[in-house]
Amino acid sequence: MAEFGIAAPSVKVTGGKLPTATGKALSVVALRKTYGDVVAVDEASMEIAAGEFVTFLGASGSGKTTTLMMLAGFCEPDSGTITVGDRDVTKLAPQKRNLGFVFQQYLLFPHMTVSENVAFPLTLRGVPKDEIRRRVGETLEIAGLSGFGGRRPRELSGGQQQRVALCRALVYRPPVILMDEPLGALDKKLRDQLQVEIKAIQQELGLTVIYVTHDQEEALVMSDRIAVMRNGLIEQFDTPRELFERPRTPFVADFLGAANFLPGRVEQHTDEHTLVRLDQNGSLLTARRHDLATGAAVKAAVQPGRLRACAPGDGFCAGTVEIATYVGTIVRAGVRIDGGEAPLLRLEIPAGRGPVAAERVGVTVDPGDVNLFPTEQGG
Ligand SMILES: Nc1ncnc2c1ncn2[C@@H]1O[C@H](COP(=O)(O)OP(=O)(O)OP(=O)(O)O)[C@@H](O)[C@H]1O
Repeated sequence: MAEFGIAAPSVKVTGGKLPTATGKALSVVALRKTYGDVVAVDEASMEIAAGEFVTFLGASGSGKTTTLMMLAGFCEPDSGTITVGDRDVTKLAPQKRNLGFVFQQYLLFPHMTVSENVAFPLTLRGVPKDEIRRRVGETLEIAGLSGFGGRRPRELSGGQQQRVALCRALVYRPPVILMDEPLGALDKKLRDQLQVEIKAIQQELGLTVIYVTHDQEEALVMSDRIAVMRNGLIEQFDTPRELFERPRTPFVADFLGAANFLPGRVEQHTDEHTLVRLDQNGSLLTARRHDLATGAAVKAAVQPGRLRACAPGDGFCAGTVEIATYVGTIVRAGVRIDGGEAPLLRLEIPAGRGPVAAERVGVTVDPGDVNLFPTEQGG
């Protein structure tokens, strides 16, 4: 952090927890928005608890921003309701919803100092001057910006400006803070650093945050729960672990973990497992037990990090390593499986244990890491 000339945020709060740090913070029922023929958001429903960090994750055009803008009040839904705490805010103007916002563009007032920018929401609300000074000082300290209060935004780096924008949203302790790709304009190193800082501040203050990003890693690092969006629909709303380990659709498996998909048919069930005969080479893959009919056509999804290389003959299949690329802590390997023309099987193996190009390997996986989807389930 020294390179940005500021101290690490101390994340100490003297102002106490937020007023609604327990119970339900926000709920949405059947929220829908269309633009002509385009269904931007399709019957989105969710309940968010106070103190939760929830992320809307999806590709460009999936409806993340439209959903957030409806929550904020900048975009009117066609139908559905939005409740903040116990208050129906669906028809209220943005300023009446009492929500905090942080956008990708920092939207700071250039002619005001950092302190004046942060003070602005309190000034608007007629908070007494002494109280403003105290709360601005405290908030700047939380964000590691003490000593920067007298500067103008143009005298700050991008990361510092985004911290000021965060302070301005934090300072009046709104029950929910909405963030739309707040780190999108920053370089990767700074983004990684601010992800951790924002998460630390959110946890320390018990903030409820709704965050939009298209970056899977960012969503996994920061969120208590993630709503994976696709074509205006919430495909799955779950914890990062559930999304990763128990994706409900092939799309979620692919979007979060870049899964390998192996087509086959359900051969038989045991008490704990489902055995799949792979189309590729007739080998048997053991998955955790799934409720699927014997003979059903399926796709087995396995994340590259859950596959392991073993001696040829020991795994569920064998093949030849075609590519092995060292990327820091892991080796990414592409294995050409024997028999048939299937795409390369992608493995991610801790560096040091990784196979080398042209090596013959077996491939193995724990049954618990194999998810099966009926073939007709798109993705
Ligand atoms: N003002 C608008 N007029 C017409 N169509 C719109 C408008 N705003 C959004 N859309 C359409 O609604 C859909 C959802 O857009 P939205 O901006 O919510 O997606 P997003 O997931 O936030 O994408 P991005 O990551 O690119 O911001 C898209 O098909 C988009 O083209």
